[in-house]
Amino acid sequence: MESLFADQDFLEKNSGNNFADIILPVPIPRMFTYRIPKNFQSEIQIGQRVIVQFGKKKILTGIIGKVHNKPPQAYEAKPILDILDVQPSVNPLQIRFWVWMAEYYFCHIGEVMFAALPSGLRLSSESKIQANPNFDLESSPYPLDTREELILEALENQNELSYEDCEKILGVKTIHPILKSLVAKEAILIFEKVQEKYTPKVETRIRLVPAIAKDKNALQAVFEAVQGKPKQESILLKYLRDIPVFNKPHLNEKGLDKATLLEEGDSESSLKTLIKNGVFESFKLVVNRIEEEEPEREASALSSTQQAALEEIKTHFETKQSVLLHGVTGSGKTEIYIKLIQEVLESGSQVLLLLPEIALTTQIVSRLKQVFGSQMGVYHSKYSDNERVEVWNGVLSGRFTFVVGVRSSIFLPFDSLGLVIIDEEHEPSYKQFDPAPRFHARDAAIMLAYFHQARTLLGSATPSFETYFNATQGKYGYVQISHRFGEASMPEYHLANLSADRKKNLLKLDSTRLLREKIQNALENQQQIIIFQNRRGYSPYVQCEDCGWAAECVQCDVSLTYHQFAEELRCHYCGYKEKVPQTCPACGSSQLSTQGMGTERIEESLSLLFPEARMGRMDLDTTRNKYGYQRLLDEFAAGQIDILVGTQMITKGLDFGKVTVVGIWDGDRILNFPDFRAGERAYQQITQVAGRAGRRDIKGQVIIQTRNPENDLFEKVIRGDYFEFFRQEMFDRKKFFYPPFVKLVKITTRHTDFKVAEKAAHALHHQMANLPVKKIVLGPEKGIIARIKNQYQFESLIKLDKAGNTQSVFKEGLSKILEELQSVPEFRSVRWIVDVDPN
Ligand SMILES: Nc1ncnc2c1ncn2[C@@H]1O[C@H](COP(=O)(O)OP(=O)(O)OP(=O)(O)O)[C@@H](O)[C@H]1O
Ligand SMILES: [Zn+2]
Repeated sequence: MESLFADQDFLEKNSGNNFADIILPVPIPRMFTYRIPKNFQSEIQIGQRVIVQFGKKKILTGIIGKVHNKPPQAYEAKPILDILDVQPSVNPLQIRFWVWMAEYYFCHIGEVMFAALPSGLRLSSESKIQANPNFDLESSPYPLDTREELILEALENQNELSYEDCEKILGVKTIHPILKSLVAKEAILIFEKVQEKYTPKVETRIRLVPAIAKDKNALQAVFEAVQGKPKQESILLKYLRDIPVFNKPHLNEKGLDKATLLEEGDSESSLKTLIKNGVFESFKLVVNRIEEEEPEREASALSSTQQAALEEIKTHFETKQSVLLHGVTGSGKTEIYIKLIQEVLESGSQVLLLLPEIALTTQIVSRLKQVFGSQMGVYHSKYSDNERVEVWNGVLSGRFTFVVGVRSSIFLPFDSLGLVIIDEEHEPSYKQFDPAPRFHARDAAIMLAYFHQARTLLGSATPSFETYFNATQGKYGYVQISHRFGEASMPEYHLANLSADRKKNLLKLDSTRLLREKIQNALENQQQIIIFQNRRGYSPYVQCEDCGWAAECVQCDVSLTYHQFAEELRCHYCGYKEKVPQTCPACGSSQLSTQGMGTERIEESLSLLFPEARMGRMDLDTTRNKYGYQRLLDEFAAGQIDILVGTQMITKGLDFGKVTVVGIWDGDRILNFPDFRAGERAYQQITQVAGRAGRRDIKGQVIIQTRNPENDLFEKVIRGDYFEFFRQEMFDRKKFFYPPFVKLVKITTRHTDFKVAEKAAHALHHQMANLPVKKIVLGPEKGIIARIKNQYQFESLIKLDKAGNTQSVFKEGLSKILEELQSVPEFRSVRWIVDVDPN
């Protein structure tokens, strides 16, 4: 990173510079250097989109990343062909952030660009052919053949032709040789037609003709003219009711759309007459897709505890860039955010609030919207591309000074961030898993804030151990809130022993007596219940009771998941699906049964046990469409659902006053996370889901069903002893070299041929051994899932010393190694996937 700041000319103006490094949408590791033709030198700016030639014939649109006067060593720089933007599309801080991300997460800068630009802003391009205006057939030293002449003739009638057009004109299959010859003879030009994909939303509106709207007498005359024509009069009156043209003349500029103007009984033909008579006019208006909303309420007054926390945070900010706010579930962190955000916005800076997944946090979004109204933009994955472009443009224009968004919102064109808040900072979903850039949005956001000289607030009831470690080291400020807001107290935990109940025949459809009693009790008191099932590695599957056959994916080495609703078996890795077989394909037996305990099965069991209860289920299947979450959450909030069964989704940030019982269906599954973070994740998951219970005056009850009630992890969670747990875990992680004591890099080697994959993985290890850095290399091992989408995979885990320049030396060495390996013929189609700071 130091290298970035040493690079003084990075942000500098560029007079006299005649080379530009350009970020191209192709898989090359670096920016590519081009020559800036003299006539462009005064206009060129970092962040502009330009057109360049890449390789022999590709014409591409790229973004200027850097301007300088060092010619490239390894190749002759081609000239920039054209500049597309007068104003840059992205700002220098963004470019700096992209460069950092590509370096740190070991990916191509083009991949970062691709992730950063909403697809509505990406450029589509298509080659077009034009006659060269300087070409004169008479004086040309090169005669044209008949086919070439035909093309030129066609170009006399049409300004431009596509490749396809030319092929049709001549009736040939490939036009390239002919066009190449025409280009050589300087008869035609080939250029790239670039079009913006974003389409503004245009509405037809109706307004009073301005001359009438401004003049009382004129309006009076109109009323006289429509006397005795009640239909026209009614439309006119309705318009003036919504748009009082003399009190608020500016409203007339935007007018009304027809649907608003014409109510039941109004006739369209009357409106047409009014338009024909020059009273109204119809016009086109570019409108916002995202609606304008005024703030509805003031921020809540903070409790004294919250106020004290706020003051502490601000004091830390005087000396530290980042602060961890460690507040138990329901302590009112959101209200503290609101106050901080208001202060920063008042000072004229921008604010970004990151959430793990917006769809799951609609509650928080609407709480914030009430306070901030239209200056707040929302950015998330369920938005359409056009909506996302609108948020992007809104940040550029200053319409949105505050954005709430998911991880990709770190790429928005902020130019003066003052504060970045990362809520639920411990959430694993902040890490982008696939495709590259495989970034962690929390860590990247901290870097982004650093580039802006902004502050970062990390909030969580269960901080990640990395973050808390940074706080203990004094790198981050630390602020704690250890009790809930208002009258609410922390929930009470109970361990329900599955094995004991089974022995005593008390188990009914996999539920313990204790859980059933608590549910029954809550139902009788009109309270609500949340049942949590960790799906991970425990999805329902179909198995033959006679021979043990289980349905597996044809492309991956995993068993298929049974989806009862669709009567289908699906692969959760590649999407493959098939119908449930009637008989076992291996032995022919008809004794096929579903194993495992997915959310669907639990919902079914509970509705058998509590037939009077109204059930709801929240998981990937029930929330696929845009409003799935919203509908379920609204129903739950309105008390139309008594028992809500769900996966991880229901643990995130929900705040429902009537939930008093939380059941953890299979506590043991939570313990089986397959890596060094198992304990930390289990602690977080249990504490978070338990945190949904008893958030108002009635104390919450949390029931964990388990076969191992004596497991000491449960005891730690129940005692809420985060610090002791942290201390023990750190002891182990230090001893066995795990983060935060080392940096992890995971490299996956993939190929369709098992032998090739294995050989390539070993070759990689062999090469890495020679790198002169302090490291431990584990593997290569067959992946946890040995084959995905027909690709065999081997995994290597590298633990790097955190000190000094180990990481940058390693990454540099690694890119050379991978380049060399890729040039070995038998490894040509091997894929190497590098994941820095894997989850
Ligand atoms: N100052 C306040 N005035 C009024 N209500 C408040 C105040 N602070 C918090 N609350 C209420 O207390 C409840 C819990 O607050 P909030 O959801 O912000 O907690 P949290 O710390 O974000 O919890 P979690 O970590 O579980 O998401 C909410 O219903 C919120 O409206
Ligand atoms: Zn599959």
